[in-house]
Parts: sequence; C-alpha cells; structure tokens
Amino acid sequence: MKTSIATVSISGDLSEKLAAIAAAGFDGVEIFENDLLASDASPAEAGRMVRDAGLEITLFQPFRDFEGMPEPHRSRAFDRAERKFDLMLELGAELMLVCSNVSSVSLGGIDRAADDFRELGEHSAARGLRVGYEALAWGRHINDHRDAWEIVRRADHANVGLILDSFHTLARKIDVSSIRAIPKDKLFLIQLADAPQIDMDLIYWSRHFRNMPGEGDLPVRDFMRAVAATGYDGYLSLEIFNDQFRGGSPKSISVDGRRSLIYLMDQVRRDEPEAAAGLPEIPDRIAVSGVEFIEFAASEAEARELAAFFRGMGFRKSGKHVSKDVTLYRQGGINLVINTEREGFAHSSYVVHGTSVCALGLKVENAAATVERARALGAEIFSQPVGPGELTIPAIRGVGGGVIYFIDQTSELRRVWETEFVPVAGDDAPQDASLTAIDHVGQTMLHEEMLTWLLFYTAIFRTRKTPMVDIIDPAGVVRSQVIENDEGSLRLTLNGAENRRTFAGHFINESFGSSVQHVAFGTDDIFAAAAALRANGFEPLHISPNYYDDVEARFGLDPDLADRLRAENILYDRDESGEYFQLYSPNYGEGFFFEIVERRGGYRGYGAPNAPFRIAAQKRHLRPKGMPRA
Ligand SMILES: O=C(O)c1ccc(O)c(O)c1
Ligand SMILES: [Mg+2]
Repeated sequence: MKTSIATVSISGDLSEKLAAIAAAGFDGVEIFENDLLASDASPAEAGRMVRDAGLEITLFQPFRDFEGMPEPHRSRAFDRAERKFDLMLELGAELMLVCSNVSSVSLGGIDRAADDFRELGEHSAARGLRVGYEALAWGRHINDHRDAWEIVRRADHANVGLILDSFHTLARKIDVSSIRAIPKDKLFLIQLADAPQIDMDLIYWSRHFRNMPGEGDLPVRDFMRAVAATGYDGYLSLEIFNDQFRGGSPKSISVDGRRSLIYLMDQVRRDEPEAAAGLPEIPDRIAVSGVEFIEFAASEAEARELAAFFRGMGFRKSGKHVSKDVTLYRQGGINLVINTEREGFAHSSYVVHGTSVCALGLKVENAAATVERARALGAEIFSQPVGPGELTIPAIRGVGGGVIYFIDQTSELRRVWETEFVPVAGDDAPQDASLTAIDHVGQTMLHEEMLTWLLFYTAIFRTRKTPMVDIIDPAGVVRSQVIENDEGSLRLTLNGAENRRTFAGHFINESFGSSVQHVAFGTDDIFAAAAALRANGFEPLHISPNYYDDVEARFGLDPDLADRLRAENILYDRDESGEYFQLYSPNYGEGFFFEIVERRGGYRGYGAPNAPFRIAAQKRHLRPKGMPRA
C-alpha cells in the first residue's frame, strides 16, 4: 500500500508539513498549488525539500476550468496548462489534477471535453507528464465520476486518466459499484476523504468539513472496496479540507491520516480478499469486554483522601502490591488501584497532572494481539521495568499520554490480581454500595482532539461511535460522543470542551491536558447505593430542589418517587426504552468526579438533559484550591 496526503490537509508552512508527513510514514505528498505559492522556496527547491524528506510528489493540483471552453478561453486554458507543465517539471511532479469545469462560460458536451483532453494528453506527453480528470461534485456540467470516466474513455490517450475522490462520489450518493467497471490503468490516483453527514451546500461541506476515512459518516469503505476490485494498486492519497485540521498539530493530524488508511485497508482486505491480497495481515479489530481496572496516580497524602472517597462509595481495601506502593480497592466487579510510587510512569503522570487517572486496564480476548494491532496502527507501545513478582502487562499509550493496559483470560494475565497483590484485611470495612461494574469512563479533551481519540479507539477496538450530543454547560457547549461495544460493557464518553470556562474546560486547564474526568459505576439498586453512601458518611453532590419540581412535572412522576429522588440527590431521565438514575460525588480536586448510575430497561443514554443542572452544582463546588470535601 502506497500512501500519500495532500499538503492542504495539515497546518504549518511547507517544510513543517513535509516533516510531519514524512515522520508519520507516508510515501508521497500531493502539492497543492497554494502551498507552493505561499512558500518562499522556488519550485525546484520545493521539489528538493520533498525528496529530501524522503517523499515522492504524487500529484500537482488543482488545474481548474479547462475542458469544454469556447474561444478565446480555450486557447488561454491551453496556455495556462503549458505554464503549469513548466512548473511541474521544475518541481518534479509527474501528474496534474484537472478538476471539472465550474465556469459559467463552459459549454459542456462529452465529446468536446474528450477532444480537449486528447489534445492536452498530447501536450503533456510531449513533456513526459500525465493529467488526471476529477469530477467535482459541483462541476458545472460534469459532477459525476461516471461522466468524467466517459470523457477519459473517449479521449483515449495514454497520458490522460481518471482521478476518483471519495468525497465527490459519496457526497452525491453515486453508486460506487460503477467504479468496478473502470480499468485500473486508467485510474491515475485515488483521493480519499470522509465527512460528517450534515445537510449543507456541497462546496462548503467539501472545503471545510472533510475528515479522515473512519472519522466521518460516509461509506468510504464501500468506495474503497470497489476501487480494490479493479486491481488498483497505486497511491491512496488523503485530501482533507478541514478548518480544524488546518489549525491543528501537523504531527497529530499526519499520524491520524496514516492510521485512517491502515485501518481502512485492513477492512478492505477482509471485505475483498481476492483484490487486496498484497496488504499486510494484522489482527482484526480487538473485542473489548470491559474495563478491568482504573489506576490513579497520587501522592501519599492525596492517596489517603482518595481512599476515603472510595471507602465512602463502598470500596473495600483489598490488596497491597507485592513490590510497589500500589493499593487495590474492590467492590462488585470493579478494581481501582492507587499508585503512590516515587518513580516510574504513574509518578511522572502525578508530577504533570496531579492526582488523576493515569491508566486504564481493558479486558480483551488476547492482549498480545491487541498490542500487535495497535502497533500496526501507529500507537506507541508502553513498557517500563518490571519489579519482582510482577507480570509484564502489555500496554500502549492512549491519545492524551495516559496508558492503556490489556488483560486477557488466556495467558498468565488472568491471575494478575492474585500474582501481584497480597490480600489485606480491611479492618474498617465500609458498607457495600451494590456497585457492580464500571458503566462508563468519561474522558475530557479539547474539542479539536475528539476525532483523534475517536479514530484511535474505533480503529484498534471493535467499537462504534454514537451520534454527537451537546452537553450544555452554563459557560458553553461541551460536545459528547460515546465509543461503545455491542454489549454495552465498554462505554467511553469523549467530551470535547470548546472553551476553558466550561467545567470540562476548567478540568483540562487545571490538570494540564486531556484525561479521564469521571468514572461512572453501575448499580442495580440506586436507592440501596444512596443508603450505603449515607451510612458510610459520604455526602453526594447536592442538586437544586428546583430540579425535582421540574422532573416530577415533566415525567409525571409518582410524588413518592420524586421525594425519594430529591432526598437522595438522584437525577432522573427516561426515554422510550427505559429509565436512568444518576448520583454524583462531589468534585475531587479540580473537577474530577464519580457517578453512580442505574439503568432500567434498555436505556442507553447518559442523562444529557440533566447535565446543565449537574454541571451548575459541580461548578458551585469548585473551590479555589481544590481538595475533596468528602
Ligand atoms: O474544492 C476544490 O476546488 C477542489 C479542488 C481540487 C480537488 O481535488 C478537490 O477535491 C476539490
Ligand atoms: Mg479531490
């Protein structure tokens, strides 16, 4: 698989772009003319920069408003083409993209356009160059790749071919099976882009909202299957016009791009094994059955406070690590560990972020295969020296720098708790709060990082995304999207803060980066949980009584139930499929919190309608210098 990306897809000046593209492992780059015009480098110098970075120029583009013109526009278009051929020879680019004409003076006519392309083919062949024709979705006469192909077919010139761009084809919902009838030697380049499904003007959608394959909602996989069926084995080139990417980190966008292509082609290899025989074999997306543990990094003093929090929620101190300052707390199927080591990863995480979640442990089928797939997708493998009596737990770095460990049931890892921890007799055992499992883990990030996290989780794990939901914070909007498995036993909520005055934004600011902001535990009996918390002296987040008057009226609740909710500070939501009960801890530090939830029936949401009231309460509890109030 040969991969390429257009310079328009990422931010920075030309040399920054090239460095990031090369570092991410791309083989080639499309030079967008504007990037050259903006650069101080001459075309020859720019070409040298590309080759010095170890890249090939896959395309020079775009050449506009060429075919089907009346005179004198026609002659002028040919003159312009000659000028660009000069430039391409200096640059060292061999293929030029001609996008379909949008000019109001263009005449249309398949044969007229074919004649123009045949003549352009002659001119380009004389210079040793080739031209590829792309149907823009908004082209004046040609806006469908099937018509562009007819023109290329009738032009019948070896130096004239077709360029397919998944966006233009999929945005117009053109049947992709038509691609299977195109001979592969006439496909000069494949451009790939996805996009979120939003109803808007095609040009605006294309130029501002494209994203990497897998990040959006278009069936890029079906498009690529059809391309693979032709036997096409040339460059796959990302061409992503996206405002956020243009303002983002060149490195991270480039890494996402490479990841998206590897992920896409791994799916295509499985769909079309005949066609995609040459692609590397990597383990399929990894099934995750849930969260095995959550690890917090803390100082000793803060660990005592955190442990008091855990105790209040019914967690029992259950084990001490055989060789490290790590303590295990358990309840139901939930494992929480606090790491107070003075060296190693947890400690450096503590130094940077303060007391926080530094690692997640996920339950997978096969931990070694998980690391293999993650590595193939460009994830960073994590390891640190193993102490006496410790197992080597396979791990990778998550997007925000946190660690994700993998525990399976088929290796010695299944005995990790017995192997690494000695039981401790909890003398001061709290009342069990009937917490059974981790319902979801909430990760907070900047809004512009959301697609990166989304692609990371969905490319490596057998998970899917749910539609974006807006969480209304009194100081702004937080966008929330969930990564989940089919069973609902793994749910990661990604919360993207658009400003720093939201509760989520405050957390990112104060904890120096994106990470886990909350952990939600599931229970089968929220009222039993609330009673246990009370018995353990744990005071939940206080919710305004005004909220309960509204809930009672809105859902027509039985007044007794409304009173119980009010008395226990439990939030309530309901949809067609079931009910949801939520109980919140006070903030820990700068906005970290726990949540206890009960789902009844088939409720699959997260109580978004309650968020404004819960967030308002949490903000009232934010203290100038934060330590818990438990
Ligand atoms: O938005 C455009 O004009 C444009 C230009 C060149 C392309 O390859 C493309 O897909 C879109
Ligand atoms: Mg294109």
